[in-house]
Amino acid sequence: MLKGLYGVTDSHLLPDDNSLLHAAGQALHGGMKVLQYRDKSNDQQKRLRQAGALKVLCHQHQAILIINDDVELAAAVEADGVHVGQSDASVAEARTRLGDYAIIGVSCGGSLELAQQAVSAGANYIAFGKFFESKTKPDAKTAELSVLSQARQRFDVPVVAIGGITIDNAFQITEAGADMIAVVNNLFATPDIQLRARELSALYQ
Ligand SMILES: Cc1ncc(COP(=O)(O)OP(=O)(O)O)c(N)n1
Ligand SMILES: Cc1ncsc1CCOP(=O)(O)O
Repeated sequence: MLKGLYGVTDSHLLPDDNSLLHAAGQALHGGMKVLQYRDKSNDQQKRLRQAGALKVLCHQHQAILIINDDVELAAAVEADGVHVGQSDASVAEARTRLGDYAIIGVSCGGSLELAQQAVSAGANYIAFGKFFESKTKPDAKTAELSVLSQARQRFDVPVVAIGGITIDNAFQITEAGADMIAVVNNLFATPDIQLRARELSALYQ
């Protein structure tokens, strides 16, 4: 089962190509296994260019590139997969567009019922959170830590945790059973991204 650090980029933190590619490269050198391109802007040309460049970089490091929300962008750059929220494309739609081998992840908040629906629909991983206060998505609902151990026992796909995870609280998440920790701010807003990626990845060694 895939385990380790799942980095999520944020277009506000890493607005231009140079900062994005430099940060992603540092995190990959530090052992990040999965990178999610999360860009909330409407500039399609920029999104296509950045996602394409990230795919090349991730594959140079044997890492996986996931595109947030946008199935068409994932198809266009031949990313490894897509992450969908409850108001995005369904797992079935993403599967039809991206094919059998695509990695499809689904946000389940704090709900095992949503996780069951996602797994039954063919999701390849399920994501829960937020667990702590998050500067990136302050309005996300808070999930109970216990959902991680319950999901770990019940489902065969990787359980990903997201939301306010830092080097100081990540052990609570890994102890609760998450296979991957998804981090934006505490990874990409740190002065030494490579070191932080190594520290967070070490929780799985
Ligand atoms: C790994 C992971 N988990 C959850 C989310 C949140 O996705 P979503 O619900 O689609 O919200 P936005 O990211 O689009 O704001 C995620 N992106 N990644
Ligand atoms: C996208 C998302 N979904 C739930 S919390 C969150 C943001 C995670 O960012 P951070 O690691 O900075 O709290």
